Amino acid sequence: MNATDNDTTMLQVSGIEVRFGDQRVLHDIDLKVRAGTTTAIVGPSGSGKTSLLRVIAGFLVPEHGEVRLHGEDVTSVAAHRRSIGLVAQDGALFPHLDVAGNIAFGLPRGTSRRERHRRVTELLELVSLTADQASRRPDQLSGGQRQRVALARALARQPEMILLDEPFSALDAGLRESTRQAIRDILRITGTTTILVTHDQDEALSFADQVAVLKDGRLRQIGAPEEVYTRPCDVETAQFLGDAVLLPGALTSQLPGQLTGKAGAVWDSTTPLGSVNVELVCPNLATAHLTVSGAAGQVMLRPEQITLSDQGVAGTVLSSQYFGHDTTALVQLEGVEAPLRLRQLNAVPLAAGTQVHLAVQGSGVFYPAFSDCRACSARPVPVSIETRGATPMPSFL
Ligand SMILES: Nc1ncnc2c1ncn2[C@@H]1O[C@H](COP(=O)(O)OP(=O)(O)OP(=O)(O)O)[C@@H](O)[C@H]1O
Repeated sequence: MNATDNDTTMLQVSGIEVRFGDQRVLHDIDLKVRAGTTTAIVGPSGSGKTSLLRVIAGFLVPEHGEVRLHGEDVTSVAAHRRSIGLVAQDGALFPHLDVAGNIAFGLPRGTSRRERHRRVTELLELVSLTADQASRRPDQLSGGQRQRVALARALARQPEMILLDEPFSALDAGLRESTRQAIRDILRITGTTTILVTHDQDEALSFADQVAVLKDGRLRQIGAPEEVYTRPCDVETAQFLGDAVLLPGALTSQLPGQLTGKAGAVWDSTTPLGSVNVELVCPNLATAHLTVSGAAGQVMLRPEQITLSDQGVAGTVLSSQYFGHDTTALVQLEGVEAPLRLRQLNAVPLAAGTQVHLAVQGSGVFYPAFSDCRACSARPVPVSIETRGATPMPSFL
């Protein structure tokens, strides 16, 4: 950690490995969380999210690796000695205590009666609960209200960091969104450093400043929400974070000034929808294989990048689904095996059989068919690269 990191990094976990018996549930986990920010750890069920949260909270000591808070090694420090609050999936409120009692429970021992009253009133206000609600028991509240009480209780100790373990998953869709927004606002107002664990991609993208994608016990990608959504590091991550349109492609030319196939390089790629600007995103790509014009692979676009255009490529609508705010359609292009999905805002559904013309807006991401990515690809699949007679360009590894 350098001096600049020390100024802003609140949490740093490095090289974390966790095993349960023979099962390795986390490995090579490196994550930095800056003070005052919100990080979402998102991944499918069983990917190790809760285990990682437990390591950070101090309920689980990893086999390898270390956890640092403000630069201090706390790997073996007990949970109650770390200034970290935890909000569980169901809130874990005490059923026999009323709301005020639950919140007061979070206050340090020895807090005077007057101070308790002041803090509880302050916290009730912070989480927008009324004095009337303060005297109710948890079973007399809605799910969203219960989660706000749980947050107030966790904030009572004024922890440096709050960990949220799937706190919205028991709520129905509408309540889930409003509670999420309310809790996000509270955490912003209080400047609390937060880590949210969720399996819900939309939740992760809308809640956090930084999203960490966990798969099979490994962090595949860490970045800003728009970064991981628009430039996911591999196909699996792209599909996990939202609908992905995958088209066969081949690199044709690099744009001026682009010398290598390293991450961030922009190329043109052929696709069934015409030429598309694509980016090579994986920071771990061994570039030697990509500095060959004609390299084959897949171009990833998001459905909202596919638009109807008179000048576009012809296709036939197979089906359409109406969601109110947007409409999706599956369109079959001639010569392309899998139908592709497009998403239109505020549009009426397209009838099956309708002929449409499609074009691409913006740039895509290129995943080479040859992948020897050590960090991201669980199973590297070497395939031959079609070079189309191009001369390999020098690699600048
Ligand atoms: N105490 C334990 N003993 C043995 N195995 C465990 C234990 N806790 C978790 N596991 C296993 O570790 C793996 C990761 O579990 P974890 O709960 O961390 O995943 P998760 O991503 O939070 O899953 P979910 O979203 O379903 O809660 C799973 O295969 C789980 O069965």
